[in-house]
Amino acid sequence: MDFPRRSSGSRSRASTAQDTASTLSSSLELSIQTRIFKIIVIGDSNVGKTCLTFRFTGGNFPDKTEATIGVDFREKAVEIEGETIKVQVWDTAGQERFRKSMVEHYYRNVHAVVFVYDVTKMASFRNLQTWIEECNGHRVSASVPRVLVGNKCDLIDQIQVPSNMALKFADSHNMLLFETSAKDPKESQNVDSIFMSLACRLKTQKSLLYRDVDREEGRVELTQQTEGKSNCPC
Ligand SMILES: Nc1nc2c(ncn2[C@@H]2O[C@H](COP(=O)(O)OP(=O)(O)OP(=O)(O)O)[C@@H](O)[C@H]2O)c(=O)[nH]1
Repeated sequence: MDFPRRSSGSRSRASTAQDTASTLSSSLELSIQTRIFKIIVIGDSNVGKTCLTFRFTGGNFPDKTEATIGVDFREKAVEIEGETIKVQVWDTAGQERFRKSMVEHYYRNVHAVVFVYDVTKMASFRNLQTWIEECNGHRVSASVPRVLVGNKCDLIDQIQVPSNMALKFADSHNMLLFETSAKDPKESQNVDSIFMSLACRLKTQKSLLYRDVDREEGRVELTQQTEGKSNCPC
């Protein structure tokens, strides 16, 4: 008489274990699907940070922009080697008065940094050193990839920053240089390459899994993957 009950109990335990395994497996899949790379875009006011992030995430150039206050987030899901990754772009304020209270948040858990200058404004190029120092001052690890972007290349007859000078600076800081234009639709692919090159690098090198619990504060590190051979298209 007891046997069927034990048997029934045992089936129930097995099924609970199966349910748990399947829940764990689907939440792990969910975590992998929602892996997020946080990329911050830094530089002087008016260099085109907002326009570059619009071009990458929305594929267009905004008719009108206003000075960013604090931070604006834009996200784009990209597929790399069969994995869907959310590239979360933090468009930061260039004006000191609009960034003061936010700076700590910009750099927290950052995965990659994009430094932007305006090729028609030498001052924005000279100020890069200050932006790099700010970044270093916020304990951003040297292993966090950084790239340099010279924007507004469509204004050909107003260029003040020669390519060789920018290249030398990029090399000395171990950064790739992209010279581009958020405005020129023909440059759209080049703008995409800025963020895609970082996403590819992060996917193969950083290899941390995050759960999309709380975008800003509550990132939960789940596990670490081993580095594999990349066949990343970038
Ligand atoms: N010609 C040209 N103008 C651009 C380009 N990118 C941005 N602009 C213009 O430059 C101005 C500033 O662009 P934003 O993207 O708002 O600059 P920002 O760096 O985000 O400025 P803050 O929010 O103050 O830090 C706007 O008038 C844009 O239309 C570009 O590639 N070419």
